[in-house]
Amino acid sequence: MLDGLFLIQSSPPESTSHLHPLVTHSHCEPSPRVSAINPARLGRQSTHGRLRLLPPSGPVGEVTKLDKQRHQEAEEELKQARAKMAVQVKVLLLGPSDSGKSTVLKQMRLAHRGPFTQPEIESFRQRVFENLTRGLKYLLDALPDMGLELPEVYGDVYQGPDENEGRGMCGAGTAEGTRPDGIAADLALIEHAEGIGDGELFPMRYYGPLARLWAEPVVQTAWNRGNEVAVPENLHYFFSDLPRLFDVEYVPTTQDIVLSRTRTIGITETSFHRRDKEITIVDVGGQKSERRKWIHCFQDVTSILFVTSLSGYDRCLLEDRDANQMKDAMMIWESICNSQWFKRTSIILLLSKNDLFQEKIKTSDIKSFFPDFDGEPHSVTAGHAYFKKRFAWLVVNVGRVKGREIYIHITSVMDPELLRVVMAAVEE
Ligand SMILES: Nc1nc2c(ncn2[C@@H]2O[C@H](COP(=O)(O)OP(=O)(O)OP(=O)(O)O)[C@@H](O)[C@H]2O)c(=O)[nH]1
Ligand SMILES: [Mg+2]
Repeated sequence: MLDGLFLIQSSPPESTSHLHPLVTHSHCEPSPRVSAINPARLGRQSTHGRLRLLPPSGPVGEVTKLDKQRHQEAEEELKQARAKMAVQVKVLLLGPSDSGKSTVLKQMRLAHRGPFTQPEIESFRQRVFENLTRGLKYLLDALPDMGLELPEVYGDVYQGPDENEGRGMCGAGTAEGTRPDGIAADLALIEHAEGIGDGELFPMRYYGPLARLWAEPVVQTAWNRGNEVAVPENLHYFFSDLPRLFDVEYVPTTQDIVLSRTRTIGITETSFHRRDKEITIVDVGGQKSERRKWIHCFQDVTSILFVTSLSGYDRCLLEDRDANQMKDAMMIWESICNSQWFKRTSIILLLSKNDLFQEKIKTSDIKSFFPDFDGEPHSVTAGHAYFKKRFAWLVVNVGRVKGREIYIHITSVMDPELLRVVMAAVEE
């Protein structure tokens, strides 16, 4: 049942838990507190993950001056290590792919380190271009699976952008790309689109094809059925603003940055300092193939921020079109909340993308995907209540350490409340 998540079921190494700060090493991210301590200097050596006392320096049974000195040094290092751990907070972002984990991290990055730097902004600018070309290509490739087919010629060929639009409008570049080449040439360009390099403007030859293909009625139909094939949800945001993006002066806004999409592969750690605490946020990839790596971050977690998208209730997974995003999230949530690893860890559930949820519920009935939903079909409040209840039900309270709570919040990326909730989690 837990495809890709089997490792989570394994128990934490309880028998050696008191030794963790001394001897364990995460496969991917050795924690700073691990590398800060040298077991040998503590008068111990690590053998296959177990500690062995060093032999006394004098005759057997006699405690020499050197032994006492070693002991004192070890005590001192342990004291320092404990003090350091007290001010270190490790927050683990978990949840399915596309739920908004890295977006939460971007928001935290903004709040704690100030505006994005020039190189970061440049990298996001390149990412926005890729979001356009790859997002459209993904949608076009999915057409046959949706039983849709593009016409051989555009229906309304030149009612889209012409040479007076795009960069031409801004007085720079040429109108290249807005020529009436026909649909086949446009498709070929998008099919083989490459990224742009540092400082390279969005190539104008893409402007027309992107705008024309996006406006094509078949593509619009596919976009409106994007939930069936997991089309990136913010494509519309970028496509509705092409002239601004192709402007020679274009610099991504904060909104462009948080709404752009980059799938996380592997595990990333980002640290911030806040009120004498060192906060490390661990972000993981949520796709099924990534989930088996999660276990490498399970040690010494202070809080878990479990992110799942409210708008996923009618969407499939990118990696599995037969699976429902929300049901998949519930399955992972259940195993995380009831895992032995996190008996003492506070867990916060962020039901994200509320902005998209509020829009989609107007036309997409929850009952079609969750037959036991008996609230008003297009009521945002009924939808919220239903999903909160469903997630809460999945948490088994038996065996839970007293006082360990699970919190549920509804958020969206542009909502300042998101940061407040996240900070509360971190500062607990
Ligand atoms: N409109 C809207 N978009 C959001 C919101 N939260 C996240 N997104 C977008 O959803 C997409 C996926 O978000 P990510 O943060 O990359 O998702 P993830 O959980 O890190 O995904 P993986 O790295 O694959 O595990 C991005 O384009 C985000 O901008 C939200 O509240 N509203
Ligand atoms: Mg991510």
